[in-house]
Amino acid sequence: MHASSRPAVSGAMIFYSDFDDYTAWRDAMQACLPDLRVVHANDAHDPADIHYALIWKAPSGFFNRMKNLRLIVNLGAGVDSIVGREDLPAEVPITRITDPNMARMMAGYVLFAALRYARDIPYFEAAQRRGEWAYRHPRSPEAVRVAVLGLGELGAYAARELSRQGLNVLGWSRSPRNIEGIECHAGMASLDTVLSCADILVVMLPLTPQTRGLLNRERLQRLPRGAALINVARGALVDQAALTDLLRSGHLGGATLDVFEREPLPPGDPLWAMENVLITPHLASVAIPASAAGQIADNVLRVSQGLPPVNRVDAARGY
Ligand SMILES: O=CC(=O)O
Repeated sequence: MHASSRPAVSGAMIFYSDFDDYTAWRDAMQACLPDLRVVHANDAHDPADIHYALIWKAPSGFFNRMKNLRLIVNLGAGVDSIVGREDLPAEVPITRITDPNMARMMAGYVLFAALRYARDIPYFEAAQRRGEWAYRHPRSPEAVRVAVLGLGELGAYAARELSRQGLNVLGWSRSPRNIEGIECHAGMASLDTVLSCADILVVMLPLTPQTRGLLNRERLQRLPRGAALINVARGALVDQAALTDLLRSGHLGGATLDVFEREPLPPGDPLWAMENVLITPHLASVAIPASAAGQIADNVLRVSQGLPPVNRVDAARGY
């Protein structure tokens, strides 16, 4: 089914996000479904009229009185902030965005961060601050081992892009994956081995009860001395205090962090002042209205015709 067939859509869509642009999403949705009414959660509306929710981190109790809700769309790739909620209406399907453009945006960030380490750019940045012409012979890309933890849509895309650069890429995931050009490992038994050979570790796992705190002190210590860590997934996957200690002691050479245990990262957190840490405010990849609205519109049409939506989240599995 495609949105352009435009059967009538019942009810309205409610929008909530502190980070995404409401008018851009409303316009993108209405470009696909001109008869869809879209309301911002802060604007006057009748909860019984809401059939679809397009949300990112909506406050608790958000769904109260939405008796006719049929679809919840998580405005992002990671669903950890929604699947564990206790105020979710039973039976209402939750979907997430799986958008190649979002995967490409994420891969761009990961490539930038990994190549920055592979090409020793932090070393040259520091030398420049000292006004020093500090020649260091470049390593060949295949001499640099990059381990990508998490080979879902975003992780697999990033792993392929890293491999296209000639880097020596290993992948690790919970269940076995097969990706051309990538040495794929699966299951807890192989995690330590993967960690122990990673010059650069890229964290792209979903946050679930199984993965929370996965990169604890002991596992971080398995990384070779001087390794760099890139976390574009969720802060709670990594023991941040241990990470900070290991960056301070020099066991870890550097970190590029887009996500943190607490966001925003509190002022005064030691990570802010560390020369070997690059911090960005959780934006490695964001949902893009023009490219994701079509799949959301298709799901709106599907559920309004009694069909199951695609890209449904498995709440029990957590992603
Ligand atoms: O963190 C962002 C997302 O999950 O989309």
